[in-house]
Amino acid sequence: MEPKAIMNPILEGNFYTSSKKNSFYQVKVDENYLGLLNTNGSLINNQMISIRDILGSRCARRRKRIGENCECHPKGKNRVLSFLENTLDEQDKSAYLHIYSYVMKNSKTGSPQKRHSFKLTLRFRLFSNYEDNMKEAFKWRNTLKQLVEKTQWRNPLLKSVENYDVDTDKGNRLLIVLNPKSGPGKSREIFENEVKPVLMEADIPYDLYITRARNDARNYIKTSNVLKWKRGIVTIGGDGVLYEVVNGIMERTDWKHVTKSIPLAIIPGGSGNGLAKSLSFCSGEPYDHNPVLISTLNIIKGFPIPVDLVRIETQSEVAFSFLSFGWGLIADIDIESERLRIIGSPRFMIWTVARLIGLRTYTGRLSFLRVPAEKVKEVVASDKYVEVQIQDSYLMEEENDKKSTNHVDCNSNSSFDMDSISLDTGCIRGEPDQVGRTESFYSLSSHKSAYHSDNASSSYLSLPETAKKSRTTIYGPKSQLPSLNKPIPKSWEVYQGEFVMVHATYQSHLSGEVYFAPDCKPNDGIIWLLVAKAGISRVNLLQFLLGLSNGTHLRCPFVEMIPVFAFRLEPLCEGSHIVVDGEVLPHSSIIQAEIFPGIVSLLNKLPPAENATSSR
Ligand SMILES: Nc1ncnc2c1ncn2[C@@H]1O[C@H](COP(=O)(O)OP(=O)(O)OP(=O)(O)O)[C@@H](O)[C@H]1O
Repeated sequence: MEPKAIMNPILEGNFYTSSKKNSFYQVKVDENYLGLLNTNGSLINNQMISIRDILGSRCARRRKRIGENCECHPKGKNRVLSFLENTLDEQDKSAYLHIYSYVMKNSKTGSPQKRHSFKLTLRFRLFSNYEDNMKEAFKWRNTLKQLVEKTQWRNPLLKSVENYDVDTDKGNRLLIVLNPKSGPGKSREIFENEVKPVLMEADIPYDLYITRARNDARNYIKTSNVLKWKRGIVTIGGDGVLYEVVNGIMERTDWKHVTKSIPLAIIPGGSGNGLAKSLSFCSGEPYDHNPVLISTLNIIKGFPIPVDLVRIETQSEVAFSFLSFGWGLIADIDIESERLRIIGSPRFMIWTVARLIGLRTYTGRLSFLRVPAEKVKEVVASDKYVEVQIQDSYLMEEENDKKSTNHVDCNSNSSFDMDSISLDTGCIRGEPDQVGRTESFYSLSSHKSAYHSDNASSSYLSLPETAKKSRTTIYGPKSQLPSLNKPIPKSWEVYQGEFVMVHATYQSHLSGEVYFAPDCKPNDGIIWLLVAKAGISRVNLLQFLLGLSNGTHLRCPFVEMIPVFAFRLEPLCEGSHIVVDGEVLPHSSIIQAEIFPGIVSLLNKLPPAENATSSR
């Protein structure tokens, strides 16, 4: 509830606005709100902006406009609205303070709320000289900055950075990993036009890494000193580029320290964007209207929340997944519709129709450990959405982890029940993509380097040697399951026969449009396993799939949603793709998956109820 007035203001004053001539506002600021009181005859409009919705502010002096006091452009003629670069208006002694916020508004009566940019410009002209007006503007800016910072997350590990410099925020930077080939190939434009301006308003320093090939992000994360990006690692692209970042972390001996100290985040630029949608959905943010803005605000205004990872093991790979595992219909649609990548998300709908016409079934055996019904009820009912506490103690654990980690060569006959597994990946990993998107983004627009940095305070990094790698060692949490060559426990249930699909997810949405597991939360510790058996009619299947996209979730014969802790899939035929977070895994005749709750943290806005109590 917004307060009607600000009783104990920290700042207050009367201001002229630059947007309306001859009108002034009374502006008051307290710990929680900036209040704008517009005196307009007898009508008083109160407008409150939550400090949580303010990104930042900037002081400026007015610049001359072309056409003003300029002989070649007499007043009233040929007036142009742009400012003359670097030409300050010496006659105007005022100082200006621009305040950037993103406020929730109803566009039309009854329509859902949306976030809108609201820029307020205050003009300080109490004093006759510019310097004193600017001093006053700076006083406001600094106070606002402190208030805004109090509402934002700051990595507690920053205090352990040697010679930490508060002013330059050394160490408190973001790493942005951008895949220029994601979805319809618009990630770079998304960054330039939609993300960068918002980061600049919030004054957030960042380094930008643009990927050059498949697995480039993975190698970069594996080999870089990622601990210097204490604010977080953000991907711009589809779920596949974050998948590379997560698995790059799991290839590090200090994976535990990194996952506990550096939050991750995602800005949608791909075709599916299931994780970005799921995160904003669980915090109640109006994502669909402007997915990129909402996800960028999640990074600036968000707190690290724990997110589950699923450890997937095949005969040749171990991978960590945050979104989904698929075999059968949906996996096939995902991969086979690649050829329509250029059209964005409609590619899935078009391919769904094609695949329904030529419906295939696959033989296999599915075994799973079901989550007891009471446990599911308890998890669904609980509001399990807590902020991750990043602890200094993890700094100590790093060394111990290094000492205790086992390395296992998959060519040896050892059991896989270990903390890490070593796999020979042949020539695929670490080499440029062999299929499809091999031509470099830079061949179109730049011949320089994969690094790019724009913010004044952001660094320019030189091009590294591409990490050469012939072996992949995967660390991460230790498997609790029997090894692939051992039988599953008797308590597991088994389905054997013909399947249309087996599709597992651990987030609510598979994509922006597909609301797959309504009861799923990012950290519920449950794999939601959708099993569609052969026998289902095309009409029923179509109705079921349409239900997923409009959130109606029809009950359908031959289709079951089973909450499980772990499962084993044995495809007894070839043909279907095995897809993890949108990435294809090589065929394997046995695949095992198990969930690890809250293993990584992702920056996300807290839902409104928590917002009220978590100010710091
Ligand atoms: N510069 C690049 N050139 C070619 N492929 C790349 C490049 N950078 C990353 N990739 C690969 O592109 C693949 C797809 O990336 P991503 O998931 O970001 O997009 P998407 O598939 O369109 O999105 P979504 O997963 O949401 O459907 C990943 O496998 C990644 O390894």
